[in-house]
Amino acid sequence: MTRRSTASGGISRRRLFGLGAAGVAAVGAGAVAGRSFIEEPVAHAASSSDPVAFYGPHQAGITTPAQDRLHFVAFDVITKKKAELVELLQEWTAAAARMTQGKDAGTFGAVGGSPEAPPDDTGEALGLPASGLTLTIGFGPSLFDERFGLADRRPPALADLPAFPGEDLQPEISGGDICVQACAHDPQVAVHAIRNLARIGFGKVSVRYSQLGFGRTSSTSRSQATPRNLMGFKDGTNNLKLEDTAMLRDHLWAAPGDGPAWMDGGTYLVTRKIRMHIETWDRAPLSEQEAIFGRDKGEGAPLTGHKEFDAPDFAKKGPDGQPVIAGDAHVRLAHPDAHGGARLLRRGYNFVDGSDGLGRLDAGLFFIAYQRDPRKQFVPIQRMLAEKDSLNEYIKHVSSGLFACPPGVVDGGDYWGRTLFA
Ligand SMILES: C=CC1=C(C)c2cc3[nH]c(cc4nc(cc5[nH]c(cc1n2)c(C)c5CCC(=O)O)C(CCC(=O)O)=C4C)c(C)c3C=C
Ligand SMILES: [Fe+2]
Repeated sequence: MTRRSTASGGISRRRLFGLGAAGVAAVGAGAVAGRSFIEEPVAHAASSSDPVAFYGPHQAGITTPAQDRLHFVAFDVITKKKAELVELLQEWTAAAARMTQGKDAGTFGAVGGSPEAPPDDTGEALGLPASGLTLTIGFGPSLFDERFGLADRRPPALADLPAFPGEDLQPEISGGDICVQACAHDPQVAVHAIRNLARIGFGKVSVRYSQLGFGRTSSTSRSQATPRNLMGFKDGTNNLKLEDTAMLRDHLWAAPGDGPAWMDGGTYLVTRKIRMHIETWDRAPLSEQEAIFGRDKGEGAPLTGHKEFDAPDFAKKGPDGQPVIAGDAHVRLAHPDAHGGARLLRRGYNFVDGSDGLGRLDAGLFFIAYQRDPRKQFVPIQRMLAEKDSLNEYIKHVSSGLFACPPGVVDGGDYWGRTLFA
């Protein structure tokens, strides 16, 4: 299933909904455009080259089993005209619907248009399959300033994050009016998607910062093995997962009554670029590394258990009378038991951005977490981690982002952010 330009620009039903041919036959032609069909999309690719459904009640790229690669971008909106911003969101949505199904960004494509005009696709993904590409949009607090008359539509849950002890945030790689998270199994496909959105947005938005990531550091489905972060530990063991339907309802999706209705079915995204002092970490003894996380490095089991998914026993004491999982261990401090049951859906990626000129790799974790209300989830968890976590000796938070991710695009007449702007 490779991308090519089509004269009509039409997307086949099979591709549009991420269904195999058998799936289309099973639901029947009459159901294709119906809302009941849209509410139950087959949202997840069967193989790493397949497309993921773009349309649905929630945006893809959140509970979608985490793909291997990330290209995250934050844009500043530079147009002052609301109508131009809405038009851009409509153009972006059409391009996103196409690219996520393995098509060129525009209807003429990289090589199908007039030789006298710039192509409506940049071309570097020609011949590549959809590769599980998902594109997920979010709106930052700054979009709700005086420019577009949106101040009274800002959700209370999109309250600015407080300052946390020890962070060293760089403004030029923090914030942003709009973010787009592109995840795919092929980095060229993820980069192609972001590049084309930036191209389409020329004169209306400008790239504030972007971040590449690899080796997803979280599993977001029980069908996935837990990957490892650059400290060598399994990351994502006790994560909210696609299969946890009731917990996703309670901890992930904004519900009617939570805030403004335009966010119903949406969620809130917190990003943190966290630099790791990996050279120092690599000189720490294994026992110290394991004590810091409260899990063993090989299996990923809690220090009180044997297998990865054993529940940690925070009350258990060792022969020395001390807790086996230390009071300042990462998993103790981040565990829902320490926060009245609060959970996050973590979806981070490793990064290595070259070296820092001081003989060290510029490496770490681009932390990504989705949640129903950051004031009740990310903020209290991070406050406790920032104050007490023994991991702090080896990490530094250098960037921060907060975004309201609207509900999904339901069909071809809908667009990213319609519920906010309509
Ligand atoms: C504020 C939220 C969190 C930040 C920031 C964070 C940074 C961070 N985490 C790791 C590595 C691991 N984290 C693990 C578990 C874990 N982490 C958070 C939250 C934040 N982490 C939560 C909510 C949890 C789950 C705790 C639990 O319920 O047990 C683990 C253990 C394996 C797992 O369950 O995922 C690791 C390993 C790094 C390296 C890091 C910053 C660089
Ligand atoms: Fe963590």
